[in-house]
Amino acid sequence: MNSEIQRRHFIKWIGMSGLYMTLPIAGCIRENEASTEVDLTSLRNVFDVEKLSKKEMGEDALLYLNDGVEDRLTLKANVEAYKKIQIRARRLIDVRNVSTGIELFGESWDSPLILSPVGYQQLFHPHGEIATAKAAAQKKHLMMVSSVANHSISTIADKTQAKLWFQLYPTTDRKITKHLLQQAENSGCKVCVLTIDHPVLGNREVGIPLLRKIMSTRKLKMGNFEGIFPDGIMPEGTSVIDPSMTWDMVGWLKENCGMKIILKGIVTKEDAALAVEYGADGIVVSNHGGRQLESNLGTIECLPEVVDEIDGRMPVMIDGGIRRGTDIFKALALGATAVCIGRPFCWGLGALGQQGVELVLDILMTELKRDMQLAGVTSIQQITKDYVRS
Ligand SMILES: Cc1cc2nc3c(=O)[nH]c(=O)nc-3n(C[C@H](O)[C@H](O)[C@H](O)COP(=O)(O)O)c2cc1C
Ligand SMILES: CC(C)CC(=O)C(=O)O
Repeated sequence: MNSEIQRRHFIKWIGMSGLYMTLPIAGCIRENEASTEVDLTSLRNVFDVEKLSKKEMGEDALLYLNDGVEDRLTLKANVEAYKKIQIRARRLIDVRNVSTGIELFGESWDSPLILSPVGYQQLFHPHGEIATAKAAAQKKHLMMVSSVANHSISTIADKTQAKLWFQLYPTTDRKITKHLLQQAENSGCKVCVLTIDHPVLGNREVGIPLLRKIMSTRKLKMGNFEGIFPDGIMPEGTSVIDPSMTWDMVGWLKENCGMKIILKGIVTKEDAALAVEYGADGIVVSNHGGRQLESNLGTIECLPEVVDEIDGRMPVMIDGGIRRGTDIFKALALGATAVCIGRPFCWGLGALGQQGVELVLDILMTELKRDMQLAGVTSIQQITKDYVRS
């Protein structure tokens, strides 16, 4: 696709996406999600889907999606760290029947793969979070809905069958925070994922100026805030980023909502211990996909110390850099209860809408299942640290 067509796609997508919130969705570039020109069998892995997303998405949206901070050291570490771990396979095991099911907070899930919270998904496709949630429901994966989603969690819950957890950026005004929590609970959400790696915005030299440009010229609506501010746009002086937040927030959340509280962004055993002390119910080992602090370890390198500290007292999830079934396998082997992906499902969304998200989920689950068979395990519970060497 040449750059002129790309530019037109971008403008059309932005125009139809609700960033201009009064414009109808009808007439968006892809009425039925799938591009007839794409042979789906040519998309063999998430990198093929990423390549397609580069053709289909506008340049600005791509930069926002794929951006990291400064010299991209954390971003690269997340991906590279998986390559330093090898799998130890066992032989002569009947692997005709493989189960990928797990349990989380007493509920059974068909898959250990979860969709991480990603904001502003209408930048990537006009149907945004609705397309993602439909795909998650269709393929039976849990989806975490961002505070800064373009569609509110209540709209997503109304329009789809997806199982949703709510990711909270608490905002600087606790009245607004309470409204967000109520909205999530009223939508049937049982878990609140508090993001704690975001006291200030990371130094995203490319993506954030672009986002600001888009926000200032097009009014980027945040669906969850529509119930508070008529057009979903926060007034000057209120921010989703609260640099004053401390560990007391866990107790405050417990007093102000009935949801379980998961902390997303823990990368050390010290903070894992504090998570227990302050009463959190779960952890996501995360560095925000390399979009916050530079020079972090890859998240998979942080996982063992967190898992050791937690010692089975709560679920420990992980995200950052997961691109293959073998990455999922390695994270599970090192003690993750479940794993989450961000950019890969957005590449699917940008490339092919709902169908693209489904494709990415299918690719990763097919890889995981085959990797389990090749390694000689038939259930997620059997994948222990004996199956990896780093
Ligand atoms: C475009 C984009 C937007 C994101 N928005 C949010 C967000 O609103 N809230 C949040 O907690 N994390 C957000 N994240 C971080 C993801 O939840 C996740 O931690 C990260 O993408 C995982 O790394 P991966 O992209 O390598 O899979 C965002 C990530 C991306 C790429
Ligand atoms: C800028 C934030 C509000 C959204 C986010 O978390 C991200 O872009 O990584």
